[in-house]
Parts: sequence; structure tokens; C-alpha cells
Amino acid sequence: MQTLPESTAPHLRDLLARVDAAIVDLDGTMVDTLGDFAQALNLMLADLQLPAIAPGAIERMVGKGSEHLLRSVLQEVLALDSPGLLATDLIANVEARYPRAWERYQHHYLAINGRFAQVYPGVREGLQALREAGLRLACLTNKPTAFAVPLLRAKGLEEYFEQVFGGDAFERKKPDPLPLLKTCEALGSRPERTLMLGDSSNDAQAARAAGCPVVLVSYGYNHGRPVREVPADGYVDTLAELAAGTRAIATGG
Ligand SMILES: O=C(O)COP(=O)(O)O
Ligand SMILES: [Mg+2]
Repeated sequence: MQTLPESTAPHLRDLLARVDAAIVDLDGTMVDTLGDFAQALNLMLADLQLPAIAPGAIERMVGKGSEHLLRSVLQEVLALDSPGLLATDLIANVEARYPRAWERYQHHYLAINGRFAQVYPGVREGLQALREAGLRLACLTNKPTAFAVPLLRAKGLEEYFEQVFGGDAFERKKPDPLPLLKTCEALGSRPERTLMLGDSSNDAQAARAAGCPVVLVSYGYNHGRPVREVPADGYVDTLAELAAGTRAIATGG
């Protein structure tokens, strides 16, 4: 049997024994989508005759949905393009370009969705083990549902989930607890018996406020901050560690 790191094994096993369902984040948790973001954003910026943005800068801006990402990118490139611009003028400039930026971004993202993105190691094994352990699974992401569903399908991950909800599925996005509470409702599972698996403070804050236990992966995007700074019930280096946890429960280990 695969062994878990000493510090997390018993803790993770106990946590998994107390849940009936799991809600899994998408960007930075299941799929490394930075390449897709960079590609679609830079094609959009070229359409608007604006300079390109580096993938390193994009990583810090991911996590609060596409609208927030687009505004952050426009703000960064317009500020670099016209140094000395007043903050109010910068915001007005961003808003003036936003409708066309959104239209071009959507067009490019849907055209390349998944082509520059990779499933992280251990994801399939972890999801498979959770399903085999009888957990009901939902994917809850801040990216639009119209981006999330084809991405999961393209990566062969759709089959693991009973429900898929994007950032536009509910009135508010993570870190608000509302999408988690609604997802628990859709799964028919109580928040305290529903594990949130995510990569950022958005996931952890939403889970805490909803009353869900939360485990964070160490490899995703957390606004450029180390994920272990974020209070959580556990941290894993791959979702395969969950497979080891469910096996430990099954064998009484
Ligand atoms: O699109 C985003 O901002 C991030 O999406 P996530 O909730 O799947 O991490
Ligand atoms: Mg994420």
C-alpha cells in the first residue's frame, strides 16, 4: 500500500472518514490552465492593439473569475503603456475597453480551451479513489461554466462529477460561501460532511464560511502567496494522497 507522509496520513484519513461528498476546484487544483489563460489573454490584447503580458504576472491574478482577471490584466498593461496616468483615468480606461476585451477573450478562450493546459499528476487517481470510496463529487470553479464544462470534457475529467458549477452559476463567487452552500444542496450533502478541495485562499475562505472542511493542494495558484499561509484542515502535494487515505480507511490502516 502507498504510504502517506507521516504528518498528514492519520489526519487525512480521519477527515475522509467524516465526509460523504467532495467539491473540487478546477484551475490550479485539477488543471494547470496558465498556458490557456496566457494564450487567450495575449490574443485578446493583440486584438486591442495592446502589449502582451507575461504568464508570471497572470498567475497572481487568477482565482477570482474571468471578469476580475480581465480587469486586472487591462489595468496592468494600460498602466505600463501610459505611466503617470491618474488612478481614476486608468480605471475609466479599463472600463472603456472592457466590453470588447471580454468579447475577444471569450472568443479566443473557447477556441483554444484546454490546448495549452495540463491535468496535474495524481488528479485522476485521487478522483477515482474518492468515487470508489462512495463520495459524491461536484466541480465548483470561478471560471465561467461555458469554459469549465468543455475543459473537463477535453481532459477526460467530466465523468467523475455529478454536478459542474461555474462562477456564473450563482449570484456570488468564491470566496463567498454561497456557491459552496448551493453545491452542497445540489449534492444532497451537509456542509460539515462535504470536503472542499482547492488551491487558494478563495476556496479556503468560502469553505470556512460555509462550514465545510477544506484541504488545499500545494502546487496551484494562490495569488503569488505560499498556500500553507492559508488556514486549512490539511495540505497535499498531489490528489493521489487522497487515494492513499481512502485505502487506509478501507483496510482499517
Ligand atoms: O477562473 C478563475 O479565476 C479560477 O477558477 P478556479 O475557481 O477554478 O480556481
Ligand atoms: Mg483554483
